[in-house]
Amino acid sequence: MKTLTSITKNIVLTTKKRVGPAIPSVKTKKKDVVKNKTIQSTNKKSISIYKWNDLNKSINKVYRYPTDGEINEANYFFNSSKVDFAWANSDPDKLFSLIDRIKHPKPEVLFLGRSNSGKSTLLNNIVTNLHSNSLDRVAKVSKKTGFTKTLNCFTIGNKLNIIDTPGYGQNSSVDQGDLVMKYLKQQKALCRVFLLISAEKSINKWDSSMIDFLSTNRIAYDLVFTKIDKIKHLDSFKKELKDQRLDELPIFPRLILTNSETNKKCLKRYGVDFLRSVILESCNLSKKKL
Ligand SMILES: Nc1nc2c(ncn2[C@@H]2O[C@H](COP(=O)(O)OP(=O)(O)OP(=O)(O)O)[C@@H](O)[C@H]2O)c(=O)[nH]1
Ligand SMILES: [Mg+2]
Repeated sequence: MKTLTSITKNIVLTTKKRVGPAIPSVKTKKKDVVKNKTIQSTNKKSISIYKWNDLNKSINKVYRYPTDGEINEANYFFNSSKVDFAWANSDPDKLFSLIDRIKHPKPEVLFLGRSNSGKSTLLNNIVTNLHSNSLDRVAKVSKKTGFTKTLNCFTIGNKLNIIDTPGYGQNSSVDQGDLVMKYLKQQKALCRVFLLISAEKSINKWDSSMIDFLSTNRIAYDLVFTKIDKIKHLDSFKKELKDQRLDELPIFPRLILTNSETNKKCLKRYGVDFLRSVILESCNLSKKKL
């Protein structure tokens, strides 16, 4: 596997048809605790949640873990908040004139990542009540790589925005890439970017150049590993993480491990409460302000 430092830094971020931080493991209210002791997965051998929790703790040592109260607060907010579709846009001129007209913009976080890394699915998992039997499908999801074509903004509880973006890499376009880059540079209300990496695929040159872009432009970001249900061997995953030498990055991001509920085969969400809590913290929405 290539290390981040070994990958050239001046990769153009927008090409046609390219080929290709901290908190769970804390106790939550009994009703919010995932019932199964393993992450139900596409693998025959599931890795226990306790092992994932241990890994989460050990890779996020530089960050303070949220307290039970913070986790409960985040779960309460996302479980009870209404989700409103705010806008979808693929035209930078129209988008920025729309944004400029908003007098009091809401704090925002944005999901970024390669096509098919699970951005839209994770957004749905974040906004779906933990006690719900079915997933809210506010963002459209597909097996087809490069499915989301526009920037899509969702307002949660009238307090904060989550932006879903078109993926970069396979089946992406120059225009989509330009739009996302412009947005990242210009949106002042943007509080944090979550860069999604499919855990089974690990970081590639495009992710790496994106990390570079975020660092260079001083945009706060964390890395979110998705699809951990696809990991068969925890030790090899740990080794791969270590080999990436993420600790050599100028600012060490949180590494958030997640698993989304997608269908009947993959029923359990993991890391959602952690991510929810980081989203609230990033948007500076403390208890008093909610
Ligand atoms: N097993 C598993 N599959 C997942 C998970 N998250 C997403 N998927 C699947 O991955 C595929 C892509 O998911 P999307 O959410 O559409 O990915 P995306 O990043 O929004 O993709 P683009 O819109 O193309 O950029 C879908 O088939 C999802 O069901 C996960 O945690 N585990
Ligand atoms: Mg999508």
